[in-house]
Amino acid sequence: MTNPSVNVYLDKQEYGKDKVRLLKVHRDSKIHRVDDLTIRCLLSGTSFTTSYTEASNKAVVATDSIKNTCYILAKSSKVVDTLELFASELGNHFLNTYNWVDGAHVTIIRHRWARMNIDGKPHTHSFWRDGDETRQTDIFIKRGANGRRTIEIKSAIAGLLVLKTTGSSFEDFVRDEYTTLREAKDRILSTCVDATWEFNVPSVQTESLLPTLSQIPFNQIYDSVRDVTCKIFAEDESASVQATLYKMAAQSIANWKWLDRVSYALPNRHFFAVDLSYFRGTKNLAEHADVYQPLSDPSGLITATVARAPGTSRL
Ligand SMILES: O=c1[nH]c(=O)c2[nH]c(=O)[nH]c2[nH]1
Repeated sequence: MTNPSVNVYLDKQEYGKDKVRLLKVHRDSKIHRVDDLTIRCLLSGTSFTTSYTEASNKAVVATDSIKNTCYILAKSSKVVDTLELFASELGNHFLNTYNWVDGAHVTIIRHRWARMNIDGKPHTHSFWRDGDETRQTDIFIKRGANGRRTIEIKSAIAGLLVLKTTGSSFEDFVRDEYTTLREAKDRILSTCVDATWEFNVPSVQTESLLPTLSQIPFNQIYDSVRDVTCKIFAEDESASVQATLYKMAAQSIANWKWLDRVSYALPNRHFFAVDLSYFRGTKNLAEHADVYQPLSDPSGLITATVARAPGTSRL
């Protein structure tokens, strides 16, 4: 039971529909395309306070209606294939339609469907799931002063699993009585990349929000961050996950004036060479290693956000 003599207040709230599943098929040419999405759409605003504190549903747009809106806008939208634009269109719709909604928070996850190659040719309408990696976006749109809209947009790659068999070392770290790890001149490096990039978007008049956003090449930026991540992972002579992460993030900020902050979370999925010396003195350590044991737990976890220094140019 709550104690009515304790003074409390509603500090923050957001509500809406989560896990709205949707497949949009683009049949605008003979070569069909698909967007397989999971959407979360949450609304906020002071008008919703009484739904929590006084059991009044007068302001509540049913989460069922929020779900329906996702399907209706997916039908009419021309930008479902650009997650950031579709999420902004959805969020903006709730602010335009219900003048008591102060903020809309939309998260979209896109699941992979790669085109099949049949007899060496890309098939027009058949796809396969080429991994669990997803592309994601998270936008928060709110009313600003004087009919303006402010929007925060973050996009991400989640679950990109990568591995390299050389070009990674880890040496010269602290050695004390807690240390058992050997120095490694050459080791397996494997991680499951989570990368997030934050867009720098000016606050704009309500009617110019979507035109302003459509100037940002969101899909190209996604492709580019993914390419940079893979290229640096593959080509860097890695001294540590930390050093490689920093190069990846810095490169994407240098590549795109729209990006101010890039974050990575990189688990270090360990592969340890198996000591086979018990069997006829078999050599499988250090430079002799080619049989490894992947360790599912524990993993290292290296995280960082790299930001554009204030005042630096955006080429
Ligand atoms: O790249 C690495 N960074 C670390 O901080 C670390 N710690 C560890 O045990 N192995 C590694 N590898």
